[in-house]
Amino acid sequence: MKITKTTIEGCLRVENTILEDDRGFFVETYRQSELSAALGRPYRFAQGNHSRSQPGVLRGFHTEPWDKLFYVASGTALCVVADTRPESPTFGRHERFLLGDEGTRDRVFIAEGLSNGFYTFSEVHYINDVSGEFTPEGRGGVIWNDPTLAIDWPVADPLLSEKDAGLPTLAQLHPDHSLVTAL
Ligand SMILES: Cc1cn([C@H]2C[C@H](O)[C@@H](COP(=O)(O)OP(=O)(O)O[C@H]3O[C@@H](C)C(=O)[C@@H](O)[C@H]3O)O2)c(=O)[nH]c1=O
Repeated sequence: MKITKTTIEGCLRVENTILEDDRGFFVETYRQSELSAALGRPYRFAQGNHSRSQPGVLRGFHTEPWDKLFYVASGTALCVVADTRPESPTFGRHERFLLGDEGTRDRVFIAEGLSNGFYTFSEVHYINDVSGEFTPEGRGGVIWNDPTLAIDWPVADPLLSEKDAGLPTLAQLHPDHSLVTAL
């Protein structure tokens, strides 16, 4: 297991060794002790989540008050992490991860306050362990095609939830930030 930093503080890639044999494969997707060591703090999960999406779905961007460790167990998804923390030196930056059957079996860790979303190229089973139990309060997000983030998504017309279609832009959330006023 190799845990590497990305260009966004608080976003880590967890690379895992795939052990294949005639039956298929086996992979450890994380070890809590190794994640804690990489983070420099004890880490515990509070809730496990699993969603299934049909092809062409986009879920996100979601900004939530808990850390997340996500994984694509089946199918292929383009997962994007965006730094939407206004006080962050990398505010506005994003990282892309192609996860699943046509991508990697990596997991991605994101700290509370970062935003993430994913687009599905096929039916996708998405597994996400989080550090806090769900409450709707404190959940937020940013519109998937935000002009400041300028993500190069594979399509212009993904299937969105009503909630995600109504998310605000970064400029609406942080109108005085120098990055959004520069646009
Ligand atoms: C996230 C969550 C949702 N729900 C409920 C709320 C709603 O009725 C239903 C579907 O919720 P959503 O539409 O927000 O689900 P979804 O769009 O799949 O939200 C997820 O998106 C991806 C990108 C993530 O990384 C996750 O952390 C989570 O934010 O499930 C829970 O009961 N517990 C939970 O932990």
